[in-house]
Amino acid sequence: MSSTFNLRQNTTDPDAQWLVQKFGGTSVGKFALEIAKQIVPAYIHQHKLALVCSARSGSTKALGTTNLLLRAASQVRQRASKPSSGSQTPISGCNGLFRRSRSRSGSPPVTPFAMTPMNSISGDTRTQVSPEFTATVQLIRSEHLSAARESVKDPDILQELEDEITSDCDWLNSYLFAAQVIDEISPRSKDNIIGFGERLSCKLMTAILRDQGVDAEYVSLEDVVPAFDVDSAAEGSLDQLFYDSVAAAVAQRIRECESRVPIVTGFFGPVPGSLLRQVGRGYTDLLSALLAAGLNASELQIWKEVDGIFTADPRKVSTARLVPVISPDEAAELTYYGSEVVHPFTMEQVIRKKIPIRIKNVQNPSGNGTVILPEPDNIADPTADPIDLSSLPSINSLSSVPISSTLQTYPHLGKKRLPSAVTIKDNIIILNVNSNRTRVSHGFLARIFGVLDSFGIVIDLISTSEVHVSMAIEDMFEGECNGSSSSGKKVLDRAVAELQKYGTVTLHPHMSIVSLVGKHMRNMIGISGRMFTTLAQGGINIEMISQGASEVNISCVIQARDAIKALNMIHQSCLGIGANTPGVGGVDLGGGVVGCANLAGVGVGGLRGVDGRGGRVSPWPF
Ligand SMILES: Nc1ncnc2c1ncn2[C@@H]1O[C@H](COP(=O)(O)OP(=O)(O)O)[C@@H](O)[C@H]1O
Ligand SMILES: N[C@@H](CC(=O)OP(=O)(O)O)C(=O)O
Repeated sequence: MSSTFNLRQNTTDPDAQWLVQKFGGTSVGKFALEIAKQIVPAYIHQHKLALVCSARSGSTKALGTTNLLLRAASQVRQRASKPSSGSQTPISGCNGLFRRSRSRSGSPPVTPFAMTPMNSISGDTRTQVSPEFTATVQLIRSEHLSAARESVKDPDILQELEDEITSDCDWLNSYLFAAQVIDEISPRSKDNIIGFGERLSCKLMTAILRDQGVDAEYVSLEDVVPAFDVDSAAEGSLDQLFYDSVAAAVAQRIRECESRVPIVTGFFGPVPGSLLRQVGRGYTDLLSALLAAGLNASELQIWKEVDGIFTADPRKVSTARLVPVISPDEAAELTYYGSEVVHPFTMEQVIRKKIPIRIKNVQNPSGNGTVILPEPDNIADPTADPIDLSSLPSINSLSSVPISSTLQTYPHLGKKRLPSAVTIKDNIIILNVNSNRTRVSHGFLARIFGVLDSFGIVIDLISTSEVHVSMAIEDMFEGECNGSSSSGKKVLDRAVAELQKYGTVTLHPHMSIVSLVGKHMRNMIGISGRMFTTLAQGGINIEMISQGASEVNISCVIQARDAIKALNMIHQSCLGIGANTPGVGGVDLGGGVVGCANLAGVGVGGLRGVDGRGGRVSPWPF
C-alpha cells in the first residue's frame, strides 16, 4: 500500500480553521477523482478539512445507491421464492485502510446465520430461488467495484477496497435475509440499510484520496450518536439538545483523526423515531451542518453539480441567474418548496452559530457559488446603515472569493428590491374536506390535523374557512421519496377513509405549487397581484392560494401541466429577468452567469413580450 502521503491536514498553522466540505451523491458518483485531485488539494494547505459524503448516485439521485437500497428493503417483503441455503460465508475482518468498528446499529463483521454468497447468486440453480433483493445488492456491489477499479491505481489499496465492498455487500445480503425471515422491515432497519450507501461511498472516497497521496481516514458515524433508548424514544424528540449532542460527539470523533483528513459518512446511526422519518432524504446535509457547528468551522461548503442557488431551477428556466448571496430564510423557503439545493434542517444548525454556507459546483470549483449568509439584513436593506464589510465573515481559501469582495463586485445587491427566486414543487394533490355539519364545527380542524398527523401526511399549504379546508399535500403515490410509492397510495386511501368521518373528501391530483420567494416582498406593494396577474395572462388557472404564513413566500397551487410555463412567466415578470432583459447584465465568473435583478436597472422594453412558451408578459410595475 502507498505509505507516502504528501497531502496532510494543516495541523501546524495555529490559525488554520476547520472547513467542512459536503459532497452530494451525484458529485461523489461522477466526480470522485476531481474531488481528490483538484478540490481537496486546493484547500488542504490552508485549512483543517473534513469531508462528508453521501451515497453515490449515477446520473440522477433517483438511480442512486440510496434508492437501490430502499428498493432492496421493499423487496424483502416480496416472497417470490424461498431463500436458498447457501454455504456459510465468513466475513473477512479488516484492520487496514478502514478501521471497522462493531456497531450498535448492526454493522459487520459476524453473521449469525447462513446466507447466499454473492458470487454464487448468478449461478443457474440459485437464480430461481434467490430473493429479489439479492439482484439489487449485486447491482450495488458491481457498481461500486467498477468505480473502484476505474479510480484506484495502487493495487494494495484497490484490493483492500474490493474486499471491503464485497464483505459489506455480503453482510447487507445477510441482513436482508434476516429481515425476510422475521418478515419485518422496521423504520430502524430501513435506516440501517440506507446507511450502507454512505459507508460504501466513503470507503471508496477514502481509497481514492489515499491513492492520490492524501492521508485520508474513513470515519463511520454509526456508533457516534450518543447512546439512548432508540425504541422507547418518542417521535419528535430530535430537539436542539439532541442535535447539540450529535454535533459535539461527531466533532470529538473527527478531532481524533489528527493530521489525517476525515472522510465522514453523512449517515449518522440510529436516531429516535428513525432518520428517514424524522429528517428524511438528504440527511447528509444536516450531518455536515452539525459537524461544522461542532467544529466551529469557518464555512460549510456544500458541493453540488450546480453553481449555487439560482433565481429558478436552471434546468427549467434557461434565463435563471445565480444568486450570489441569500438569506437563510429565503434558502429555507426555496428548499421546502421544490428547489432542494440544501436540506431544510441544515440552515438552522450552522446559521445559529454564525457559520456561512457556501453552495459550490464540483464542475466549476473556482466559481464563488452562493453564500447563505447569517444576518443578511445588513446586506440587502437599502435603508440600513452602510455595510461594514469588515464585520462580515471572510473566507480564507484559495478559490473562494471573500464575501466582502462579492459585495464589492455586486454593489447593486445593496439595492435589491425584487423577489429572490421562484420555485416549483411537483407531485402535489389538493385534499378538500367539507364539514358534514353534524355537530358544531369547533374542533373540525383539530380532527383533520390529527388524522393527517397519525398517517404522517405533511401539509405543504392550507386554506381554510370554518367548515371547509383545502390542503396541498405531497402525492405519495407519484413521488418515490422514501421508496414507498405503492404503500404511499395505501396510506392516502386509509387517511381519506378516516377523514370521511368528518366530512366530504375530494382529491385533486396532478398539481404543482409555485412559490415566489424574497425577503423584501413583505414591503413590496402589489407583488402578489403581479404574480397572480401574470398567471392569468398565461391562461393559467389558480386552484388554491395561500399567502401570509411566511412573509418571504407567496405560493399558489396550479395544474402540474402548467408548471414550467408558470415558472418562466413569473421569473420574467416578477424577478425582471428575461431572455433579452437590458440593464440586468450577467457577469460570468468562470462557468456561472451571475446576476441579480435590480428594479432600478430593469429596462421596461426588455420585459415586454412573449415568454417563448406562449405566455405574454407585461412590464413590471404595471
Ligand atoms: N433554484 C435553484 N437553484 C439551483 N438548483 C436548483 C434550483 N431549483 C432546483 N434546482 C435543482 O437542484 C439540483 C441540485 O443539484 P445536484 O447537484 O443535482 O444535487 P445532489 O447534490 O443532491 O446530487 C440541480 O439539479 C438543480 O437543477
Ligand atoms: N444518500 C441519501 C442522503 C443524502 O444526503 O443524499 P444527497 O446528498 O445526494 O442529497 C439520500 O439519497 O437521500
